[in-house]
Amino acid sequence: MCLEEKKIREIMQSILIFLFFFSSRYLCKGLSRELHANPESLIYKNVRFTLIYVNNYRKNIFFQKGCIELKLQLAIDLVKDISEAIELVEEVKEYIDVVELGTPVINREGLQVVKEVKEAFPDLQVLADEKLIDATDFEVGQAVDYKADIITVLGVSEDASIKGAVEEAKKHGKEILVDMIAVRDVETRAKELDEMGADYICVHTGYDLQAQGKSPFEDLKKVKKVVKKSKTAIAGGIKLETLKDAVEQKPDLIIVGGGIASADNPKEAARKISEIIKQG
Ligand SMILES: O=C(CO)[C@H](O)[C@H](O)COP(=O)(O)O
Repeated sequence: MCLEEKKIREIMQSILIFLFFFSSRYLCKGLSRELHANPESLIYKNVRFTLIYVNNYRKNIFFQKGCIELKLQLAIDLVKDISEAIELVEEVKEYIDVVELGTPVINREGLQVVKEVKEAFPDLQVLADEKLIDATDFEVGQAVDYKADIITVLGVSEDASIKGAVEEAKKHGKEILVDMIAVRDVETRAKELDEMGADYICVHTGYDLQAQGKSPFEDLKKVKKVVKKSKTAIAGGIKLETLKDAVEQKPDLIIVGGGIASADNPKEAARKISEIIKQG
């Protein structure tokens, strides 16, 4: 096949694939809740197909197939010390994928709590919810020294801080979750964070806005519409009763704090939540 023919073939393939992605966006609305798509990425029955860019050109191979595993993260915020945190994880460990050491716990106990929980549960991923905003490369390095697998940085941070955190985490094979708490224009910022290489973009309604009756579900829709590479996460008052609203949108990570930790029976709450999440 001559060079011109090859080029024409590539262009035709690109057009076809673009049309497929473009139309799937509309199809998914009408046909099935199981199909979620945007022009670059399509999710069908927990399998993600991603349009691959090489040097900004769509190439011959258009799809990369990868299974999406919806993960459950337990946020530990209100325990009184490290041993209480470890007891709680022990109770629910079979139902969770990630343990979050929440900001209040880290503020009181320091990064030592991250290290002790990781040592006690080496098979779980451990997230340090430090909500970093400055000197992020240094801070991420420190958290990695204390065995954190994922570190949180605020979405309202300067771009330089986001990039510094992402770069430092990558050096160590760790991940950055960007917390969108207090971000006003979620859609625009999510697009930027996606381009800057954030591993997770997490929509989050904090305690102060939860108290005003707000929830993070609408923000997740906005973020899912624009992200191409980053994984998505959701946090903020998610409980058994509201879990469905999160699961339906197929984020990569669902974060539950009080919905498990403050339940009458945390183990049973974690079991039921995990069951619904695994069913997708
Ligand atoms: O980061 C947090 C608060 O800033 C919490 O960890 C997060 O909101 C999850 O907890 P909950 O499910 O109880 O809202």
